[in-house]
Amino acid sequence: MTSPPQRSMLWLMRYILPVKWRMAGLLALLLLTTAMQLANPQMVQHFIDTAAGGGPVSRLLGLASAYLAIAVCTQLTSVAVSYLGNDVAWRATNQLRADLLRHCLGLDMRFHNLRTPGEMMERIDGDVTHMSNFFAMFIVQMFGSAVLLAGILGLMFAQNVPIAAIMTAFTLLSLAAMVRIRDVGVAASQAERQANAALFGLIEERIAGIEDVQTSGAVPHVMNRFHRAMRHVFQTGRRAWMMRVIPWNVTVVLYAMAVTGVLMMGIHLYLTRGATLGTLYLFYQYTQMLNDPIEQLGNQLQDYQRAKSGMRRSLELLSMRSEIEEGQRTDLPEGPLGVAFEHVHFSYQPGEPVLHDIHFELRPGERLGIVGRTGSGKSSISRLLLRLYNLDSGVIRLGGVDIRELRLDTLYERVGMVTQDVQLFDGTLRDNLTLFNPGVPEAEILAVVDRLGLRPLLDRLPEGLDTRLAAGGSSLSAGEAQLVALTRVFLTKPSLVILDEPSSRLDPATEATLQTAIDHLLEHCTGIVIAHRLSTLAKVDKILVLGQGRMLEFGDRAALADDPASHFAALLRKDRLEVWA
Ligand SMILES: Nc1ncnc2c1ncn2[C@@H]1O[C@H](COP(=O)(O)OP(=O)(O)OP(=O)(O)O)[C@@H](O)[C@H]1O
Repeated sequence: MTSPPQRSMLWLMRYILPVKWRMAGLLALLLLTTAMQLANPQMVQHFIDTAAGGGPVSRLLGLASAYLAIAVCTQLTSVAVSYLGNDVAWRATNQLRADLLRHCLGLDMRFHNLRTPGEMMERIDGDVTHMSNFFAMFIVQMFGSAVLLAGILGLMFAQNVPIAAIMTAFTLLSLAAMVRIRDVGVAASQAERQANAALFGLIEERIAGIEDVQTSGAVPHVMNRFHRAMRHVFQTGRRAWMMRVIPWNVTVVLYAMAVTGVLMMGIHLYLTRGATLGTLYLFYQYTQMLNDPIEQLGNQLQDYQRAKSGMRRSLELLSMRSEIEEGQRTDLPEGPLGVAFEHVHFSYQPGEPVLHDIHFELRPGERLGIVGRTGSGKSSISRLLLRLYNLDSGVIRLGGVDIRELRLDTLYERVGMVTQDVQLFDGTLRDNLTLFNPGVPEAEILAVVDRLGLRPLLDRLPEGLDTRLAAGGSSLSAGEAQLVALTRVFLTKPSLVILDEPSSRLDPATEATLQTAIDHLLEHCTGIVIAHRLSTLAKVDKILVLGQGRMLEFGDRAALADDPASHFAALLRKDRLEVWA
């Protein structure tokens, strides 16, 4: 089996390969910069020695001009390196962000129930941002720094072997120390990222529930939790930083020792006429320059640790598999679809069953009303039909096909659902009705809008279908949002529609409008209506009564209503608000 670090590097190549030519360009620019950096001290050396030896002014001017030209070009290529580096980083990491988001969107509800949106944001964006510099610069900088180091040492050997030997020993010692202790901060950085993710999760969750937080006076409690999370971020961040700077500190100490040695030897050589003033300057300058690539390597290693912790977390996320395994079939019958539950058992948590032996059948085009007390399992039935969770046992068939054998996009194309929590997106009314599908003709949208009673809303909006809805749809009433959701589902021409208590929060007048819309929507498809209010179920064909996850009753609505001994008849007799509130 491949060990985790190797796997990380192999996996990383997938994102680096598409930008390989840009990286090659980056490398070429970096080598050019390195060559110019190495050339400039030589200009100064010649300048000093020419000046000290009383050389001609014209030569001095030539050397000064060359120095200036090289310095300007070095700066320009450095800017180009920085630009290209960021470009490469963006391209590579955006692909990774997209992969992570796509992967998370495909994970099952059990995964999402355990994580806050804030935590997910941190994992999809925050962790990847920490990898971006690594992506752009690591390989290129490591190579560039190695070339610069080799160049400096080579030129020093050409000038003076003992001094070059000292600097080589120092360089090798620094590099060996760094390689030995490079991983010292990875675990601490990982803990830091996790603490950050938890903090974002907390902020997101509390802001999403701002109404409840304010009205229940929970602000002090929220602040208390926030401070505790912040303290954790601070503590883990401080520890991670301290661990990460260890390799860097080690090289700083070694460097100070090397500079002292070189200066002492250089002065001795100068005094014994073993070197000119220009050569002394050259030694000093190259010793100074040596620090840059070593520091660069140190920084890259620090970054490598941070990137590695981000990489591990991203890999861990990408290795999570959805419990929902997709089938291959796409061959559902045309038109309304029949639904069959065959001895279905289901639990969210192992050992805590929520649905027991659910067994019923709906013919194509029939409408089923599901009633039952709060928590009896009504919504769970709709979640199972849409494959948000796997069954413990039993089979659900749609149009005669086991839904586990279907491709998920086929299932979602043919089944539409409206719940009481309508999700509106940041966009125009048209975007929200068509779910950003520009291919839906305007005439078709307007026809459905008229049919489902959304016209008054449309007439009120200043730019009609192209009016931008406030984020989250806060500019719409609950009833209007429900109508938008119904219209959206209608436009997809579903073969089965599930309505999960769509009118439970509406006043009687709005409910009547919505009821008409629902009747239109269910004209051409099979329908499952989950309802607290029995009035919503006036036009259904079948009734399923649930109690604590068990089927108490299933049958024709009319027959059950006429049978005084049935649960449904008993419910009809009782005051609906008292019974179902
Ligand atoms: N994500 C979940 N994780 C664990 N248990 C859950 C989850 N969702 C629901 N439950 C539990 O499953 C049971 C059935 O829930 P379900 O939402 O299906 O009931 P319901 O009849 O639709 O309720 P309501 O009328 O309040 O919408 C309840 O006991 C509930 O606490």
